[in-house]
Amino acid sequence: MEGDFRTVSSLQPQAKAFSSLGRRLVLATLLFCLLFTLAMVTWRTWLAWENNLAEMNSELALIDQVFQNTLAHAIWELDRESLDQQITSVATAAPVGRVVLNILRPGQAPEIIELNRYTVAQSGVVPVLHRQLIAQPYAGAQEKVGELTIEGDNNLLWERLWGEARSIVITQLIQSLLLAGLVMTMFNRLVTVHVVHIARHLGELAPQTLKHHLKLQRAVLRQDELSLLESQVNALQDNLHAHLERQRSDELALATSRDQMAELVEARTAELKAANQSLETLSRHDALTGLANRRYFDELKEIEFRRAIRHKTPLAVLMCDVDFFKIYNDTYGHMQGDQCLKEIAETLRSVFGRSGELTARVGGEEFVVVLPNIDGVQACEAAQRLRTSLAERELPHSGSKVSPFVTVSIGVAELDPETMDHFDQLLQRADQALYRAKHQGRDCVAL
Ligand SMILES: Nc1nc2c(ncn2[C@@H]2O[C@H](COP(=O)(O)OP(=O)(O)OP(=O)(O)O)[C@@H](O)[C@H]2O)c(=O)[nH]1
Repeated sequence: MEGDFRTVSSLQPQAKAFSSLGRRLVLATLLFCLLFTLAMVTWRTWLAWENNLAEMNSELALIDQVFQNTLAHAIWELDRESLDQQITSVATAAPVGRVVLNILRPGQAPEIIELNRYTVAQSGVVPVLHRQLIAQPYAGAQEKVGELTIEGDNNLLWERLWGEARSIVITQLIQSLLLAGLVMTMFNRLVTVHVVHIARHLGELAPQTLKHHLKLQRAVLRQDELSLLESQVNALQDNLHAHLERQRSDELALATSRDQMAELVEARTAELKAANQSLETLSRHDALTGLANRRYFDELKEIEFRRAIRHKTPLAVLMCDVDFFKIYNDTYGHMQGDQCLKEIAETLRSVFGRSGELTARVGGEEFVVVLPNIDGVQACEAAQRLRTSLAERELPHSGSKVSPFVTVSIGVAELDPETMDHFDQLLQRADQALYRAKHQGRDCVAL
């Protein structure tokens, strides 16, 4: 769980090429500024054109105002020299491109004087001024003496327009570029730098660094989108950290309870094993004496019998019965009788403790001893050792008619492979021997 949980942490997008937001914003701003500049240039050029036309009109009107009367006077007075001088002055005036003077004389064909600034005829939309020349030979009299047409200078009009258009284009372009630069700088300082910082911070996040909060390097007087993003990223980190802590403590608790559970299971298994063992012991052993019980004895006797037959080894059985035990019980009580049986069992265990020798309690006060690899004679000797050993214990038996102490009668039988094919036959033989021992006076061994 402590591992790095970063999956896509690179600042570079995985599939698409990286393209800065600032650059895209600048390109969009530039495009917009260019279109805006184009529109502005068109509009302002149109205004300049209109102004130039109006200005040229005014200039032509002024020239006309200056020369109108003097020209009319010179025509009336037939002052050719003055007329030529004046018409030349009009034609060479800055805004004038062409001058046409139509001199009207009664009874004569009109005389036309035309002066062009350029050899090639101008065509365009220059302003044209038509005036009638009126002479006043005396007060109150008016005579029309000619017509004056003044055309503006087309080239001058365009030159003025180009000059202004150039300055408009340059100022608009500079304005657009400055605006784009300003937008880019502002966007870069206010947004891009912090977005990159946030991306780096997120990319370096790991479970152990969740407590390190995102801190944008900027001075803000009021909240904005970046402040919101910063606080939300930090809140997300806090939540994630709390969640991981909870998960870690849950895992610890789980591991602890798993260990406890394992210990409990282990303890229960050991208890069960012990219970099974004691159950097995109980089911196989006599509760009073601890010797093998009848059931266990029945399981083992055939095994020993088959082994002796297979290996052709001797096998002997002792059948032991406590003498006058009814009287013992009657004399000392049943509890003491039990105690006596325990003592006899202890004696059996001490005498027949070698491996392979089996002692069992098969009846109330009846015991059987199975002795492998021993023939009848050796078994009788072993039976005598048992009697001696019991006698040495000197368990009082006042009711016995053969001894002041507890005694046993023992019947001995040995395996005869020729005539026996079941252990019970051997046991029956030992039982018969016991019967004989009882009849021989008890406290003895009979084969
Ligand atoms: N205290 C006690 N007595 C038992 C137990 N099992 C059997 N007995 C008693 O053992 C006695 C056996 O008596 P009998 O079979 O008549 O034989 P006996 O009195 O020993 O006489 P002989 O065998 O002929 O010497 C009975 O009185 C049973 O009650 C036991 O587990 N505890």
